[in-house]
Amino acid sequence: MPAVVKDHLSLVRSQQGAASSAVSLKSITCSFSTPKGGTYTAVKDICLDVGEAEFVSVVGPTGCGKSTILNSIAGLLQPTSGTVEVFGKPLQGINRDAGYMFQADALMPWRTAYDNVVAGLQFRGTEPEEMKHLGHQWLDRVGLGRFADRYPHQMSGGMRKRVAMAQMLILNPKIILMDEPFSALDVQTRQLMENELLALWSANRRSAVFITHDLEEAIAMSDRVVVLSAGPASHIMAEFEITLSRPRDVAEIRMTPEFLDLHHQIWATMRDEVMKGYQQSQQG
Ligand SMILES: Nc1ncnc2c1ncn2[C@@H]1O[C@H](COP(=O)(O)OP(=O)(O)OP(=O)(O)O)[C@@H](O)[C@H]1O
Repeated sequence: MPAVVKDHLSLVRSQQGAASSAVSLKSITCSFSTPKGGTYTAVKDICLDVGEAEFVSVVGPTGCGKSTILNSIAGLLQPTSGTVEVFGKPLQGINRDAGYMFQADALMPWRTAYDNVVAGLQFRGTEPEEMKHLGHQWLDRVGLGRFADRYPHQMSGGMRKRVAMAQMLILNPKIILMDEPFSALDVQTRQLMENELLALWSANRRSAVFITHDLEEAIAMSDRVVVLSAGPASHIMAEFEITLSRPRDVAEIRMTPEFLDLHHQIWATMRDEVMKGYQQSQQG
């Protein structure tokens, strides 16, 4: 029976010690100015530790602040209060230990698959021979060895995601941040991509924070699922340890009784908040 709840997890993590955290959110609150001159608090007092090599998904109702949390970890957004620590040090500016993958394609349309994959290495000034070697190695790893010369508009949505994945992983980031990276894909392609991401992640386990509104995807991918409440002032309602064995096939694992049991438990926690978030989004 999968174990739930934050108290248990907090205990486990405090026993592990702070040194094992790749990311540590220490009571962060993020507020924004509203057009009418007021303030909107998106998330409030969020405390979250992501361990080294741990895959954590954050789920919650629409507009609850999932991207806000990810942007804080990325260093793209400075919390109004609280601290983001990366490997035990307060984050200042952009998180250089992290690689990102977002919902929207971030590929450069004027660059081929190969040139997109090596873009980060180029900016870093990597030696041309090494860059060529790594670029082709990563294209092969994501199954695009034969498509190095294709431009983004000549590729399918799944192929573009593979390029984006290689573009992120070629830089060997210690932390992987993903904001609904596969949500624009059809169901079959999405499951293929989820399996590919898990295979790549398993080969070289990094800390991963994965934002999704899809609970099934969160459970299938993660070691832990964090559930946010509806906003404003969204907070962590519960955390669930996902004890499903790895390696996982995301399509097959959904059929197992353990998965269904977890889904049932987490959805029971989320359901009312999702309805709240939906009603708020309807009110504008
Ligand atoms: N820069 C900003 N200025 C003002 N309000 C913002 C800003 N960024 C986010 N918000 C507000 O903060 C809240 C949380 O937004 P966020 O994008 O983090 O939610 P989310 O859970 O990722 O949403 P979704 O599920 O729809 O992707 C929303 O109400 C949003 O309108």
